[in-house]
Amino acid sequence: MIDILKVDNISKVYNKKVIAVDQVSFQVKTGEIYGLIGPNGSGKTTTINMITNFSKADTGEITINGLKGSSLAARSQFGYVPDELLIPETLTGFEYLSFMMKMYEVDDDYAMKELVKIFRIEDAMHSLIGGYSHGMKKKLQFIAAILHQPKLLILDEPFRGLDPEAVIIFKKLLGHYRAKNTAILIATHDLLSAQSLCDKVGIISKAELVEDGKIKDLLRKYSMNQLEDVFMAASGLSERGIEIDKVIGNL
Ligand SMILES: Nc1ncnc2c1ncn2[C@@H]1O[C@H](COP(=O)(O)OP(=O)(O)OP(=O)(O)O)[C@@H](O)[C@H]1O
Repeated sequence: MIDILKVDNISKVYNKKVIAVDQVSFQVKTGEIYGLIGPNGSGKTTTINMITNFSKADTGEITINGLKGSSLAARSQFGYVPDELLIPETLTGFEYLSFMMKMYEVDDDYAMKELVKIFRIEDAMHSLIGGYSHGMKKKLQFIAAILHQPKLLILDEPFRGLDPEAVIIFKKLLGHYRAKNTAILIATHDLLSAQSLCDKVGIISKAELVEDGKIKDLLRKYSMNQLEDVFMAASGLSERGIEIDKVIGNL
């Protein structure tokens, strides 16, 4: 297994005062699903934005499949499904996917046609994206992200807004692409899914990566059975959890 994504000591400060990401380093290898988990505002999306080059890191280096993260060549190495779905609402789903195929120079439309059917959005393919639900847009963006068979797949909150069948299909597809040696990075608050799906997790708390490792090793380290409990302990939230239980008990 080789490192497809290498994140080395990246930092980001907003407006010279908000430290959003502080010297974060981790790697995602071929055939590995890496979950980036952390409380609201801990720095997950900022980290992903630096990897996808939407935002420039103040310090550190990012390498994607051996290429400098900020290079144009690195862009074709990954597929990205953001949480905030920024897709052109004035195109139809078919026009959007056809455009993405042209952009990535993909000639074979088999995957596009079959995934549209699997996700049950074929009836909407000739309607404007502006009329799609959040889940339909996410399905469309997922298809667009994997059309060119990227080495690295990056998903920010992939399961949010999806119906249960779509979540099951997403997970199957992620397992399929992992088996085909794709490196997969997921940022999620869904810790049950992260525990069942990911090989490794990074726990980010207050801009710092406080844990990074295989889930089974982290469960052993904290003597816990659930990733949720490791997350609470590593993020320094366990005591607060006890306080919250007390408050709820008194309601
Ligand atoms: N464009 C911005 N300008 C100023 N501050 C920002 C900006 N984007 C994010 N931040 C701040 O950076 C910190 C990290 O935010 P980020 O969105 O990366 O967190 P997150 O872990 O993705 O949160 P969530 O789980 O709520 O999506 C927060 O304090 C946030 O307020």
